[in-house]
Amino acid sequence: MAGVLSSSVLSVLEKSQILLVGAGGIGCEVLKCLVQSGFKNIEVIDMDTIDVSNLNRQFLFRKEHVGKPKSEVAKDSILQHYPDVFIKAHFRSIIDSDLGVSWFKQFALVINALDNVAARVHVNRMCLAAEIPLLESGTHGYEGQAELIIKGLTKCYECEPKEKPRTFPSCTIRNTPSEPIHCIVWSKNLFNQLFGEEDQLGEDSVSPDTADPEASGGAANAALATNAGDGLITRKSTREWAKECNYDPPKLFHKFFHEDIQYLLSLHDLWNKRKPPKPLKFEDVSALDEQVTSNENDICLKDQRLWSLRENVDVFCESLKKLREKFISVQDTEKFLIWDKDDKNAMDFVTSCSNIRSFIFDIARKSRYDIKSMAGNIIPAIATANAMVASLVVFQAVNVLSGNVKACRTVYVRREPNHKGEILAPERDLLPPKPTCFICSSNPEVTLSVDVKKLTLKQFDEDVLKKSLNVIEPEVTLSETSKIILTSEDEYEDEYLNRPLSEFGVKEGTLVYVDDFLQTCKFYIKITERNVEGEREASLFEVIRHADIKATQDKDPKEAATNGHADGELNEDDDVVMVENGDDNDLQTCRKRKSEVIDGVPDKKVKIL
Ligand SMILES: Nc1ncnc2c1ncn2[C@@H]1O[C@H](COP(=O)(O)OP(=O)(O)OP(=O)(O)O)[C@@H](O)[C@H]1O
Ligand SMILES: [Zn+2]
Repeated sequence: MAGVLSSSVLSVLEKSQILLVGAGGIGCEVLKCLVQSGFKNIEVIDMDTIDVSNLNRQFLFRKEHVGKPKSEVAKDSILQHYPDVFIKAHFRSIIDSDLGVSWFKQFALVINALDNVAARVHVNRMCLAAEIPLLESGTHGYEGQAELIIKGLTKCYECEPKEKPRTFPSCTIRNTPSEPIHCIVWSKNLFNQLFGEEDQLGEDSVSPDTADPEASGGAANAALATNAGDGLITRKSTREWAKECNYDPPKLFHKFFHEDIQYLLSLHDLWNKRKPPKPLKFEDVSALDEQVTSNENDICLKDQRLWSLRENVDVFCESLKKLREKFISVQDTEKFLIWDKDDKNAMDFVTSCSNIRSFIFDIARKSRYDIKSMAGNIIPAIATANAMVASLVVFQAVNVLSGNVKACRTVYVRREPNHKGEILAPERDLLPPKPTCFICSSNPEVTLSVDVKKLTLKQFDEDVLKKSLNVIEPEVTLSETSKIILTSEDEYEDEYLNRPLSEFGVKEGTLVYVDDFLQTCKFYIKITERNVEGEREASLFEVIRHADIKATQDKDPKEAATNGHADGELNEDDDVVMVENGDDNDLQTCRKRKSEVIDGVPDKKVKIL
């Protein structure tokens, strides 16, 4: 960089201590660019080891490194080429509680090259508390972005609401699928129902939903009564029943693709405005089989072409047998199987079940390749997008440390040029903090709409504070009485934790003060009461961040067009990024029903914007 950067800037870069969080796709690129730009004092932290699937783009890693810590191998690879650089590697999580604000304060700048919201949120709060500039980066397929976060000067990572993962009403999945993804979600549920961790899904997550509000007027119960005698609707657990019939493929086929569909047909109201499904008999498959004729299919790999009905049924039988064997073999150890898109049999099972269900509901069938990416929620990681974002980040790092913060901008990497012909589209200015942000504003507050008679202190701690608000070590005080009802330092009896909030005096209008010691983040939660009588547990509470409300009101539609940023929002989890709308009809009629998240335990692999 000598000759490009002045010697005074170079000397600043040399002395500045940088923290790089994440040594994956973007992190490897950032580390290389930092060193090549003249940075000489870097700490890199990553909690993961190298996987074979990282090798195609995480170029600091080779086959022989598989299984070794990313941070350490990244350091060693760089040192081979640049021995005079000082790099310290940490093989651990950035969320570890001994890495407090004072630890962060030793750095001149932090760079995030992460792949999940929880870690990003944490580093955001730590950098705000330590008053250190943070460069946040992310890619999502061919797109990406790099942005600078400085307390009081720019938006923080949490100023904008995160996009929620795409969910589907349970009755759409169980009763009235209309898109391939509905059948894919159903098939993954079926896998879990048969082989997964018990109680992960409520029983019947794949069976017809008798409480579907659309099948009104007691039609469902009437149908249930009519069919019960035939044994069509079993009240036994699906797993128990499948075990009893030794996972016999024709028997399972008959239940899921004939009996259950016949039952659905008997819910006449469901089919007033929809095409009814056609129950399928195992023995009829060969007669119904169709040749897949398109030329395109002839030349494709088996993964990429559409399978005929017969092929799907054969794969169903074969994968079911293999999964049964594997399931039996793990009974003494793990006891259940975990769905994994990279497991051949699990993926074959989901592909075939999904296509058979699609055939029954007259929905377009998909190739195994397409189903894999939809079921795994995969957006491929693109090495060039990572490289572009990494170089933008390091460019901004140089600007920040050389005192040229005003030259920094959030820059979006676009797949197509925008109307100005830009692939790299910068914002016009640094984006100022949002006054409504519950993290970086001067009046940090969120609203919690909650059934205080039902939500227990334990649920408040785990679901509201830790899962929804990403707090790590909270102390909770009721403002009115200054009574501390929870601290992370104390151990509590279950009897105490299982009491509903109302028993602690929480009611409409209560202001709850939350102080997180690790993140040194403090905010108020304003309680508004909701009564969830008759509703499911999932809706015991709703967190309303002021930013959520404002963002939907304020959103400048031109912003996305100018920047080409997919939607200007961030995903709840990198791994779940489908954002299309569901079937409006179903959403309305099923509004009160439980929703199915695409995948309860998100698969890996998707980057964030
Ligand atoms: N809390 C955390 N502390 C430290 N490192 C983290 C933390 N969370 C995520 N990371 C690291 O951030 C990196 C993100 O890199 P990347 O997005 O390329 O993911 P990956 O797991 O390497 O690749 P892929 O998900 O595409 O298989 C990963 O190496 C991951 O281990
Ligand atoms: Zn903010």
